[in-house]
Amino acid sequence: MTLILASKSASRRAMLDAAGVAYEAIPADVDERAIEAELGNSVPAHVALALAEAKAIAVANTNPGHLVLGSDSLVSVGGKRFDKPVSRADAARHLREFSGKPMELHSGAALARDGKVLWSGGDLARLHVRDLSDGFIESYLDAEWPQIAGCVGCFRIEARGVQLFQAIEGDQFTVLGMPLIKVLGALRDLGVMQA
Ligand SMILES: Nc1nc2c(ncn2[C@H]2C[C@H](O)[C@@H](COP(=O)(O)OP(=O)(O)OP(=O)(O)O)O2)c(=O)[nH]1
Repeated sequence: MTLILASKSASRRAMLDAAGVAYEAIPADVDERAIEAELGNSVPAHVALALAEAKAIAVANTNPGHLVLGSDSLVSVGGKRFDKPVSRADAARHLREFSGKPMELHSGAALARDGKVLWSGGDLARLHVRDLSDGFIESYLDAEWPQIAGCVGCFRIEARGVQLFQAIEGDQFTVLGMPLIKVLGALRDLGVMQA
């Protein structure tokens, strides 16, 4: 049976396409804010994993017998979590808060079938945001809004997002939105992909 990707994310689809993974994409209908509220002050890595598992379980519940992959990414700067920007002004506010600080990008993934999580895993990337002038922020948003509206951290690393950083530590796929290398390992372990 074909793997299902429980996601509307173009970045996640692009990663699986490039890696040669066959899948069908079915967005997960989960209330991420409600799940985050239930988790309270859980550490960001745990929240990303929990959201990835919730997405995988939600789609597995309506697709019996299918293996379902869910994923989630969130950003933490100065101990504060940031979701995707809801407007250009929101993105500008985020970028001003990120300026000059280290950004932690937590990305989690989970595989589920028939209501059971069979695997989950996560990864952390650290992106060091350089000092961002107000003038740079506005010109960056002139070029990148609304394309970054669906991107946690207000950036597309493969586009002008790279201009935000003076250094990046971590796996490129984690930065793009999913710990792909760990996901591929799990798919091989589960016999979905050739070992
Ligand atoms: N193109 C691009 N997208 C990125 C980058 N970094 C993060 N993202 C995207 C991947 C995800 O679509 C999004 C993270 O938000 P979420 O984890 O909430 O996923 P989203 O709601 O987009 O989709 P999903 O919940 O999987 O249906 O940010 C990047 O550097 N480039």
